[in-house]
Amino acid sequence: MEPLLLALDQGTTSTRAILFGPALAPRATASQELPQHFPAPGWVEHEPEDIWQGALATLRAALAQGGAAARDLAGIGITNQRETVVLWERASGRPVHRAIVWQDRRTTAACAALRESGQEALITRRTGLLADPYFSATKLAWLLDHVSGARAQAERGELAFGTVDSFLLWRLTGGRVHATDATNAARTLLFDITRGAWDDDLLRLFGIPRAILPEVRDCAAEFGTTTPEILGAPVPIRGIAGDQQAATMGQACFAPGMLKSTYGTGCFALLNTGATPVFSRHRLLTTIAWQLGGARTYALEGAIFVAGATVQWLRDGLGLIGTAAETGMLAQQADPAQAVYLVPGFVGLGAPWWDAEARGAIFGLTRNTGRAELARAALESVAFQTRDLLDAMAADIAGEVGVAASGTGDTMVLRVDGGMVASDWTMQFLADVLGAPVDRPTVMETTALGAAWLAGLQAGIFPPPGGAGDVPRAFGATHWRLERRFLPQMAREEAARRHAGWLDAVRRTRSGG
Ligand SMILES: Nc1ncnc2c1ncn2[C@@H]1O[C@H](COP(=O)(O)OP(=O)(O)O)[C@@H](O)[C@H]1O
Ligand SMILES: O=P(O)(O)OC[C@H](O)CO
Repeated sequence: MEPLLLALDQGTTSTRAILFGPALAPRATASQELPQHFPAPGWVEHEPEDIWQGALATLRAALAQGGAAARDLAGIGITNQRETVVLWERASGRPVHRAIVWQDRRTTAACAALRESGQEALITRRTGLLADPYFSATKLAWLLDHVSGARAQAERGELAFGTVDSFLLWRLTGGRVHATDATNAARTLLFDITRGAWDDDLLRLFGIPRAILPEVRDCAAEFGTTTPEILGAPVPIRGIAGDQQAATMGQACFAPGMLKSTYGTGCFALLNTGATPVFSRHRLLTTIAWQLGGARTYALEGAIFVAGATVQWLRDGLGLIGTAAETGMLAQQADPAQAVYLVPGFVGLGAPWWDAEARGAIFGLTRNTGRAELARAALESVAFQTRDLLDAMAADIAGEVGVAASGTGDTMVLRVDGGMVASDWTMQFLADVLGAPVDRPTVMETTALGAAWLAGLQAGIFPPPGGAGDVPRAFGATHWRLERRFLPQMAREEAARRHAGWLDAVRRTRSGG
């Protein structure tokens, strides 16, 4: 029997484990909600013990549901919410504080101070990122400064820092392995993405002792084995990647110019830019897409903090809808004569605006505006935000050798996944606003698929990539299947007019506007 692969996807709102059979066919899925903690406005925390218990429970449940045992597994792949910070005691394995989540804005002032003192240029040059509270370093510095005794303990080498993957790896291996992969390291603000190493200048800038950092490995590597009591026998952990990077692999975006966008709570679009990093001139992020055999592939990333969360707000905050799926039906019924724009700046605006102080706004209300127009505006906001990201990407790659617009001919094709792409109406409007095809695949668990693929690659189940051109043949051609392509139907002038209305709404929403 061909060995099985187990993927652990530790996300912001849930933890999922998926067992994959031969040819990466999903065989069993287990999932558990992750409780959220909001101790102050703008603060978001997770209990590390909840993360750990959720991982244990779902790994065990997926294996049992699939009628499999530890000995049937060729490996485990871990993929995770990125940037979230855990700090724990090496001796006891006990976290010294709750995890500070990527959405947490408590370090907004510290980031503003970095920008004002002219430090952002160094940060961007080394890490491809910006001085924004989204990333790990200022959160880690906050923990070292606010948890009693933590800084002294850290300097004595008694504490370990990790993104969620590192923390899970530490627990799964019984405290034997303190490591991460290059994609997670690339989100900390402490990692030089060109050299592929922790950066001493940045460690000094943020006041982070080197002794607490994990070792950085390839995405497909030997990360150690699980302790026997976890699944009944030791299982090798053979893949790690941040969730958006894993989705980029799961969407088989292996050639430069290929692009995917994931629509869950937020939205993350990644464009493969090949072996050389492209540093954005339009406030996008430059990040490591994957590191295999010591060679790095880079991506341009647009991160939007709120996408499907707007739909949740219509349901849970306003009570305008009973289920997320109702929004599509309402959008269809909405009055075409009303131009209502909803700018979902609930936690500020992400790429390409990076305005932490902005707050949400709705424009164009009349006495005829009802829930249908609001539902349509919520769905449209996701497409307009994507258009802003893709416009910035197109401008960044114009003239870059080897990063032509992807897919077929000169047209940019967007591969989509995440809970929100179930909405046909939204996907059609997305194609209309982008003026580009939108491809929805058959397997929607692209994040877990990417993690399983990494573990299978390391286990030797899949042929190793012998060069950039071999990877798509080894995976994309065999494991990615189109479920439906949405083609643009709206006249280009109409799409341009609506997008201009959106940009005006964003301008009026921004804190300096
Ligand atoms: N049919 C639908 N139409 C519009 N939005 C939807 C639909 N189904 C799910 N969603 C939205 O998708 C999101 C869930 O996607 P998911 O990928 O599970 O998110 P996450 O992994 O970030 O928790 C929710 O915000 C929900 O409102
Ligand atoms: O957990 P998700 O799917 O919402 O993804 C979170 C991202 O990794 C944050 O950068």
